[in-house]
Amino acid sequence: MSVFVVRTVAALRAAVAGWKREGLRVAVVPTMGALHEGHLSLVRIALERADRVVVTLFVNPTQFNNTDDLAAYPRTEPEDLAKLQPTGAHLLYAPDVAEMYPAGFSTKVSVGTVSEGLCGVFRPGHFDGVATVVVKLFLQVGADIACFGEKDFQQLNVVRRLASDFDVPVEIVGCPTVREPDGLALSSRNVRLTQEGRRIAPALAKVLFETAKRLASGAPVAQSLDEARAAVVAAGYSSVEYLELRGDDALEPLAGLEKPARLLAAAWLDGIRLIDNVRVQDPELTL
Ligand SMILES: Nc1ncnc2c1ncn2[C@@H]1O[C@H](COP(=O)(O)OP(=O)(O)OP(=O)(O)O)[C@@H](O)[C@H]1O
Ligand SMILES: CC(C)(CO)[C@@H](O)C(=O)[O-]
Ligand code: BAL
Repeated sequence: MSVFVVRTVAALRAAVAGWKREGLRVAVVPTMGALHEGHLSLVRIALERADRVVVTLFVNPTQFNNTDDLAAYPRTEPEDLAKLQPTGAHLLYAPDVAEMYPAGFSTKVSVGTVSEGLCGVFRPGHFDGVATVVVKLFLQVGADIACFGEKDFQQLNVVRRLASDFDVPVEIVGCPTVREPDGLALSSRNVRLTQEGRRIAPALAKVLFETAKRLASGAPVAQSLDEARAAVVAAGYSSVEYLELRGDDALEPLAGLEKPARLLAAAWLDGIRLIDNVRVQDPELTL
């Protein structure tokens, strides 16, 4: 069966209503396109947990705090559709900007606390844009479950918070980060790296995993984080926006390993902002 493409809320709702009448369980996988194996892994997890899978493709302008980043964001719908065909996904919902934000649109959803700090500091307004579009997608699709990647760990936490706060009847499923063999987390922005940048890029994951192991074996936190930031720059990144230790549940700042923790970082390479994170107590990767 081929993936059916819809571009309007009305067509989307008609398709989902038909499935619901048959008692089928529906999953949604929100994306901004330029699909890679990370996205496809979310689709596979969705297919394991639901009877019908809707993939959404919308490059959401309201979450880009940087107009150059929005302009440079890859748009590859025909290739995305070709990649989705063999997965068994059922529907691609690809609205245009006017369908999502018609004239007069003026509501904004803002999730407190968990949106603050980390990416929230460096991408002002970003999580308001994400929360607003994700609420819209939840209400438009009406899915039973929604899959989000741990690669965007703060976003996953923002989405969990808003689904809970707004009593959205959707189960949020966090899915593991898919990596290149050298450890680099797959990201749509990786295609913009130069050859030299691509060689340097895995250093971020490598430093995070090494630091996680050192912390887990008792190394001092503040010093280890300072050394980690320096190591990312020494590897060739132009700067580190943040590299922090946070609680694994609520992303609260942690001074030590008194509870499950996560290391999260954002750093710049080739004018591209890359993010990554690892669990501290049981980092799953050996590089
Ligand atoms: N490497 C990955 N492993 C698992 N999930 C991922 C990965 N990369 C992205 N995702 C998830 O796919 C969904 C859509 O993300 P998005 O379309 O922004 O892709 P992206 O690769 O994160 O792009 P970018 O980071 O350049 O914005 C999000 O839930 C995101 O967490
Ligand atoms: C969740 C999302 C699709 C909202 O635009 C986006 O932030 C993304 O691709 O991670
Ligand atoms: N991957 C999260 C979407 C963004 O970077 O804007």
